[in-house]
Amino acid sequence: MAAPPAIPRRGLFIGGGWREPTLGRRIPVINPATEDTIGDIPAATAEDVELAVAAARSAFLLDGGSRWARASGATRAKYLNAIATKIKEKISYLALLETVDSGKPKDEAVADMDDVAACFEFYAGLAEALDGKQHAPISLPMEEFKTYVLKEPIGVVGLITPWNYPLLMATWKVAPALAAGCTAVLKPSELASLTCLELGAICEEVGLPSGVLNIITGLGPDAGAPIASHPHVDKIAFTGSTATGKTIMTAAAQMVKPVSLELGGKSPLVIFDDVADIDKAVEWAMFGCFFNSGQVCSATSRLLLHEKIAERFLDRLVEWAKNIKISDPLEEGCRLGSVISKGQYEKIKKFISTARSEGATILHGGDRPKHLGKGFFIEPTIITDVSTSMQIWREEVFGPVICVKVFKTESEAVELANDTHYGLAGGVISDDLERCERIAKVIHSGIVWINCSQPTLVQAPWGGNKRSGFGRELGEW
Ligand SMILES: NC(=O)c1ccc[n+]([C@@H]2O[C@H](COP(=O)([O-])OP(=O)(O)OC[C@H]3O[C@@H](n4cnc5c(N)ncnc54)[C@H](O)[C@@H]3O)[C@@H](O)[C@H]2O)c1
Ligand SMILES: C[N+](C)(C)CC=O
Repeated sequence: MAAPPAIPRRGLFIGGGWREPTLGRRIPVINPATEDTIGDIPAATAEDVELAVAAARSAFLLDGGSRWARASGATRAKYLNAIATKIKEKISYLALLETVDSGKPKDEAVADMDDVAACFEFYAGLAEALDGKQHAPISLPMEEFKTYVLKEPIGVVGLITPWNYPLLMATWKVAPALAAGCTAVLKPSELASLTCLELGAICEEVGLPSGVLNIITGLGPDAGAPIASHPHVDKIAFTGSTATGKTIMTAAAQMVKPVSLELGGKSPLVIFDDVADIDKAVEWAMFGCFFNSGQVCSATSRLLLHEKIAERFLDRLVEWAKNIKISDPLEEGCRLGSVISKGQYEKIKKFISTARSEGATILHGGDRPKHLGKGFFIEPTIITDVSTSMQIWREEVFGPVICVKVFKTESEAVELANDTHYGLAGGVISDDLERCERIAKVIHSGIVWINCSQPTLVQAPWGGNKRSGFGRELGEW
């Protein structure tokens, strides 16, 4: 088993340096796999948000913006590439920090850190490319006028992020914002902020101009809400729950402040009877809902099985679920770690007991694994005999819980897939590629996977429809 990392004691990263929160408060950091308190993080309040926004504003305006906002894209790219290089140098340490902070398996944390570095590199490339795209002429039907497009950074952006992929979700916002010439205040989740604070240390090491990125940790209402309502924050990019998204949108609306919202989901995965390789399909279904303990916005947590393969598929799924290695996430070969917190553990258990009391069958799992007496662990859970009015079908669990329904026809499958207020993602698995394309067009979601579930590429747009939010991240978007 890997040794747990040393937890640094950090302050808030404001104006290029570290400072204690004005009110001196701190929040304990609990390793969810052991329930031990392993450190603490600063608890910022509105006073600290003022300082962070002021630092970001002055970095944006400094020397008429020539230091950052109006510097060449190539200048900004140099810093983004330098950050990527440092992430790669520290990958093992950062992955261990992410593991003990979030409970995710160490191998998954390493993969996340690879994605973090790749994301900074990708946006370095886009920043450089931006130089060549500026002043793009617009063709006009007359000679006497000329017109062109100049892409400009919006200003100071507030970036509020969740705990499920702590540094990766922050990077999805920080890297493009900085590439575009914005300055930023990042507020990660109070449940997992350690790696985001290390990003502050990396910015210091690469000499990122002071105030370009400020990182403040703390509780949502104390440190997040003042960012959303701040008159000198020009845009909010938020990833988190639909409930918090609504609060943020309401606050931002008072100043007609633009927001982009990446919210929850209840995504379907439709599997047809023509799949020759059932095991491969089972593997995608497992990965689609159980990786990161199901704490994935796009988890394909509603599994739709064609009636002809349902029984065989479920037998295989249960067999696979029984063989998942559930352990301390620092252990070699761990495939399912703990969930993030006691609160999340209890919430998931409540979802399972409500499903049971509403008449669903817990085909597998539903409990704490017997060999783990401590830590917030939940078995991979498969629920059948589900009706469309049940809570387990309608609401996001954000845990290792998949619910299953059987369909007879393609149109029934589509109807069930779209039977949700959410619209983040969906998937279809079939050997008939024409059918896959047809279904991908009619599933009402921002992302549809064909013959897989969850691969996410930095080059492609990401984001949802309906109550999963609006706006797109990644790629040029
Ligand atoms: N669509 C996506 O790409 C995506 C990606 C990851 C997670 N998510 C969603 O995130 C949710 C899980 O994350 P979570 O539990 O951290 O969500 P959350 O809404 O509880 O918290 C998200 C962030 O908002 C902050 N916050 C809370 N209350 C606030 C307030 N009143 N004002 C301002 N900020 C506030 C939190 O401190 C945290 O930093 C799930 O619903 C999941 O689907 C979506
Ligand atoms: C796309 N992904 C899985 C990295 C983040 C969503 O929670």
